Amino acid sequence: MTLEVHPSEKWFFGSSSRELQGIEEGEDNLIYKVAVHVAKELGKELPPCHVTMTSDIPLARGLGSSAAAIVAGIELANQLTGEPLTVEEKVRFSSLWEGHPDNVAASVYGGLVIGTHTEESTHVLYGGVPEVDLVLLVPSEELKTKKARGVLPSELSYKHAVRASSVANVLVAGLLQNDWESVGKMMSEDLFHHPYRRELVPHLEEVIQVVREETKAYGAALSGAGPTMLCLAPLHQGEEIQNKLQRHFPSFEVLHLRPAKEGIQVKKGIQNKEASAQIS
Ligand SMILES: Nc1ncnc2c1ncn2[C@@H]1O[C@H](COP(=O)(O)OP(=O)(O)O)[C@@H](O)[C@H]1O
Ligand SMILES: N[C@@H](CCOP(=O)(O)O)C(=O)O
Repeated sequence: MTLEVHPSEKWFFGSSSRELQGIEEGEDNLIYKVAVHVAKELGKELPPCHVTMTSDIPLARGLGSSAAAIVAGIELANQLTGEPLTVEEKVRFSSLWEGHPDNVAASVYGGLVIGTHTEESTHVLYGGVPEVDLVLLVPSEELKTKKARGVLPSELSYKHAVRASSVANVLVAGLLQNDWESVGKMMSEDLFHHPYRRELVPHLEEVIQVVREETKAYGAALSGAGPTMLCLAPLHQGEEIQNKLQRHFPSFEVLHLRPAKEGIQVKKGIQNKEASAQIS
């Protein structure tokens, strides 16, 4: 997502991106709310701006559109108040707003991040840029994160938690050793989310099976809280897998992407004699 920011007499958030049609244009916009909250925490006020948003992230599909908007709001406040924030503070502010660092830290750093978060502290490690292709199966229906959280149990038995953590631990070890076969296997065996969210994502089991048995992808899992399903694939094989999965699952939009190499980027310039900035 990119914001183009110009000084203005009043706040306005506009976009011609298909994904952002119908998004709030005034002070009820999420980016504005986050920016004002951060400025207030810093004891500053923000000058009104005209903000043009461009995004190709589908909303409410488990692809982190809210995280991108939150991080954009934090960087907007950072730029308009003289850049007082460190990278760690940006991750902390955004994790507090989103409730977890999973997507916001990835938006700040780019690449792979692994994090933990409570109201008291946030701890995120950057794991570099994985050398894999990504193939995404995006359903046409939205699934709000709040609804996907609602089907999770409030408690897990000790035995289940130990087993589920061991799967997650091997997955992280695989990510850090570039052992993609192990990563793919552990993705498919998730015990924290899949057993509960499959009722909201009816094709999940079928996709996991087809991906593992009929493609060269390492494995598949829910992306974020779903309903998008994410496959990790060997480098340069994503396009072939994308075409195969698109034929198999015509009702989904199947995308082929690469992990982002960069997180927040800011370009400053002078246009039409007005100061302007671009935040991506
Ligand atoms: N550019 C944006 N401006 C304002 N709000 C946004 C923007 N992008 C996303 N959002 C908000 O985030 C919501 C989606 O968040 P969520 O349900 O967590 O799904 P996800 O983050 O997986 O896309 C949208 O419905 C919208 O309210
Ligand atoms: N990983 C968390 C949060 C997912 O959020 P989203 O915005 O990517 O849907 C979870 O699974 O609840």
